[in-house]
Amino acid sequence: MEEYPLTVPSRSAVRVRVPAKINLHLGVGPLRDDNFHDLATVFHAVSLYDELTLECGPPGVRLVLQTPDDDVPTDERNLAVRALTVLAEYANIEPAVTVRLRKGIPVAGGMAGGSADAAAALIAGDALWQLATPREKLHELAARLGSDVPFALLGGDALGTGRGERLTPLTHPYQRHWVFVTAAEGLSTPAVYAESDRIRGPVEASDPEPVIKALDEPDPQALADALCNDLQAATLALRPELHDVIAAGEAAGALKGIISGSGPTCAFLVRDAAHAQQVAERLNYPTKTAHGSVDGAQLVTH
Ligand SMILES: C[C@@](CO)(OP(=O)(O)O)[C@H](O)COP(=O)(O)OP(=O)(O)OC[C@H]1O[C@@H](n2ccc(N)nc2=O)[C@H](O)[C@@H]1O
Ligand SMILES: Nc1ncnc2c1ncn2[C@@H]1O[C@H](COP(=O)(O)OP(=O)(O)O)[C@@H](O)[C@H]1O
Repeated sequence: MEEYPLTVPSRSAVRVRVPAKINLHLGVGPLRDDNFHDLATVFHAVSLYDELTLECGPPGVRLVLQTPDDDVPTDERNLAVRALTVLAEYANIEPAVTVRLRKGIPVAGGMAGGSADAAAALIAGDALWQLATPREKLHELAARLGSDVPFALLGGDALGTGRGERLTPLTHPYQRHWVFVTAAEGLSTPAVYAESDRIRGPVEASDPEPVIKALDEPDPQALADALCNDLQAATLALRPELHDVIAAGEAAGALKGIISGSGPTCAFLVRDAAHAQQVAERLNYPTKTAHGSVDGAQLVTH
């Protein structure tokens, strides 16, 4: 009788694509004892992507950044490296892997690019090492890596509570279209939360219900009217020039402009893809266009 190996050999390479997020609603409650804030947020995954390729390599986790950027660490501070280390520990294996990372998500822009890469690394590592980790376990590891990481696994639209890691999917049939104005220099998320505490004091999170209702409306104007970000005042206090960016986007015809998460990216809701093109062309700022919602971190098979 033929003998089969007890362990399944790992795949030689895998590729994962992962989207950015914005917060259609970002309700921020008071500071908790663990130094996080309770949130009531509506996440929305948009079609700006990072791509991460994993290949078997020398012992350890090595990261090669294919889109050079001084603000993205390539050592163990990189969330993709951290995620693979955490996954390997859970699976009780010694990692030997090279990660190639191509960034399409603005860095430190309030679009959760680092979190996206952590989620992508969990999916990619799970596939490379053929672990078949249960979805709930991946979610738990994701939440350990950062508050926004579970949503990058899930994608779509979701209500986020707790510190953002407790997710309830929201389903609806409509695609939304966006123009983003990106900034050359990012903002620190903890600095924005701290500024928000200073400005707002210990207040309750604003109610996400109007955005949840508006998601079921076909007219994007209903969603535009409901968009809300409790961190926006803090971001604008730290970057007053973003007032002009939001005004310029709305003057260019966008239905509504809002700071994306902690910023400094500004997100403009528009009617459709053609309108996105028109608004982007009228703006004298660097822009990207995208639609949402889209799936979370996915293996790319071709
Ligand atoms: C603000 C949001 C909105 O979705 O994202 P960004 O816009 O920065 O991408 C998130 O809350 C960012 O989530 P994430 O970037 O994953 O945060 P973590 O790594 O978990 O925490 C970084 C720091 O942010 C602050 N933090 C984060 C989440 C939360 N609910 N309360 C907080 O106060 C804390 O100061 C924490 O030390
Ligand atoms: N894979 C990664 N991509 C981008 N930034 C990363 C990554 N890993 C760690 N970082 C660090 O996280 C910081 C926040 O980046 P990012 O997640 O893009 O922004 P935000 O928290 O605003 O959504 C960066 O300034 C960088 O120092």
